Amino acid sequence: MNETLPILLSIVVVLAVIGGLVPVFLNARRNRQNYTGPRDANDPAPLDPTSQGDAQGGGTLVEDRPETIAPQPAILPEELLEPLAPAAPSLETPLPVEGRLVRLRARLSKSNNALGKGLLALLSRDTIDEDVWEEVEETLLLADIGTDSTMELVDTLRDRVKVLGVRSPEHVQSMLREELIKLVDPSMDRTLNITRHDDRPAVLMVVGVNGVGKTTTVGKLARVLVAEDKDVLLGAADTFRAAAAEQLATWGARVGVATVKSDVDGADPASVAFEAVKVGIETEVDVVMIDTAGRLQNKIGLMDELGKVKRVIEKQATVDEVLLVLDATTGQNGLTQAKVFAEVVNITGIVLTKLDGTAKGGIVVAIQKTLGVPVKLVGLGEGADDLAPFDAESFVDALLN
Ligand SMILES: Nc1nc2c(ncn2[C@@H]2O[C@H](COP(=O)(O)OP(=O)(O)OP(=O)(O)O)[C@@H](O)[C@H]2O)c(=O)[nH]1
Repeated sequence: MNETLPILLSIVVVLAVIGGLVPVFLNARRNRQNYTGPRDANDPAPLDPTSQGDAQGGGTLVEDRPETIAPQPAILPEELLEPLAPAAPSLETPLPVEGRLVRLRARLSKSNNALGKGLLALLSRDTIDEDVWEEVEETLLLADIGTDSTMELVDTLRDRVKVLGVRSPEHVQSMLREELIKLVDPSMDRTLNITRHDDRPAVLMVVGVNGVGKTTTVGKLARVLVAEDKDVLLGAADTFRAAAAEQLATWGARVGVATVKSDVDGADPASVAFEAVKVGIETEVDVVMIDTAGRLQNKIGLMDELGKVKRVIEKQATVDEVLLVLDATTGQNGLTQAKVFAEVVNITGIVLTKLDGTAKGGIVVAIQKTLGVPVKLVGLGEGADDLAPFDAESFVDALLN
């Protein structure tokens, strides 16, 4: 017993020492998994991928681990690349210009029911008393025909109804048709001045405030001219809105028409216009069409910009047509803009856009009367061929049918 006691005691001491050291050892191993600094790409990953340390010091979230092997780009043989290149877009064939206003009539009559059909209904009533005449007046004013033209028309209709006596719907319709056509004035010359001169192209400038549809109109008009077999060149002198030049070039490209544009945002519009006319002369096109920005901050600024564009064009050619684009949905506001532009440039024709979205077709009458300039084209939708040459009779027919 005396001999075994020291042996037992030494075994107990050794076990106690080992027992005390195990937690210390284990702790030390755990600490080796924790990092005091942030991880970098060379740090080893934690052993257990499910154990996620804290952001500052601990292990890294598995999804945060940087890719150690970058994906290798596929190397395609030369001959395989060729068919992957986008195919050149095929050229579009614009719809014929003939009869466009008739084709687009539904758009017009739908939004202008209030004017044409409303008047017809009122004037076909059995008795037309003062209340009815007031409603006629109101309908005309609401359609933006303007006060003077409204009074004029109501007076004429009153006289004719008195003389007419018994009124059949057919009589009323033909009377109204006649009077509205007179008001829209079929005697105005609505042809576009775009005949090529002996040694140079005709030049057409499009002006108007932003958003009225100038760029779209130039694009649609290019299609009209292409449909009429004319050689056209576009000039992107709307350098104010960065995307306008691209938008114009896209319109042109669809029908094989080139666009001259600057590759610098905010370039001088006059120099783009000059360059476009120069290229137009060199390439012997029939028509050069210049899209402008014409921001209406103030009259002086506008006058400076458009005046300069025109002057610069006139160093090489004449400006044969200046089309003012007006948004039909803006009503009286459009008239105010029109007056300002008319003071700044010599407008030769009006393009009335967005007539598909308004019941205020009477604005045609008001604008012509205010400016003494004919509406030459109307926009009747966002489609590429939704631009029609204006014609008084077809227009009034569309309002009444
Ligand atoms: N419904 C309808 N929308 C039209 C018509 N004409 C143009 N638009 C739309 O009007 C918007 C403005 O047209 P843009 O041609 O960019 O106008 P812009 O006058 O050139 O504008 P800025 O370049 O900012 O000066 C576009 O969404 C066109 O699709 C039209 O006759 N009817």
